Amino acid sequence: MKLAGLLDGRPLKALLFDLDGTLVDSVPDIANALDRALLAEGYAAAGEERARAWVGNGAGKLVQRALAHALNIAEADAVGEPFDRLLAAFYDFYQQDSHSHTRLYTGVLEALSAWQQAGIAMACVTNKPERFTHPILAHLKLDSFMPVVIGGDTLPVRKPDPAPLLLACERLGIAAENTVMVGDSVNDVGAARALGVPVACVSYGYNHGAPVADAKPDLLVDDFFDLV
Ligand SMILES: O=C(O)COP(=O)(O)O
Ligand SMILES: [Mg+2]
Repeated sequence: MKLAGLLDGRPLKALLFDLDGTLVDSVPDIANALDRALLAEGYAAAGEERARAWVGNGAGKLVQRALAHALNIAEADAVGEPFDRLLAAFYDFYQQDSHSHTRLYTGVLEALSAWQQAGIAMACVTNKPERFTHPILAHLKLDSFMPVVIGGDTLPVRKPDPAPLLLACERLGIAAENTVMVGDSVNDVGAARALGVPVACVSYGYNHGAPVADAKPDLLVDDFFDLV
């Protein structure tokens, strides 16, 4: 198996998966909720392509980037009451519809089934808040593969901090040295590097508009099933 080859002879026991841009194309629903929030707050809609480049560092950063764009100010200055209001509106709209246009990427179910049959443990480590993550996993029938879910608000820190990956390993009961991270962005590569675990990336996901090859993952594939 390709992923096991990244472990220098150690057995592969668990896989840690990013969600947005890796397992699921979630941007249509994220962009829809963001645009509804922007309009409700009196700003212009941003559209799906911009949202795609803003996803990856959690809902707070997404909204901060959208507000900075709407007001034509620096991201660091998009704070205070306008930010709080836009974030609350985004949460409301995303809560109302977080998955009706969110779909699995090709080959994901087949690959997860193959790993499950091979006895590999699996966890989801996403920067998306947990309360939005569970319904998406359940709706797309991914929850039966992944008993452990770490969200962007499970800990005070998110990827690229390694702590969410380490917590996933602890909850799975598997040493980090027997795991591989699978993601789509520089945040996944950064978190994996910081923990010292190998990282494979899919090229089709979201990486702030840049090729994820620039982040130098250990393995890069164009289709999810190529990982099997
Ligand atoms: O919610 C985000 O910003 C991205 O989530 P991800 O970590 O699953 O890509
Ligand atoms: Mg991602």
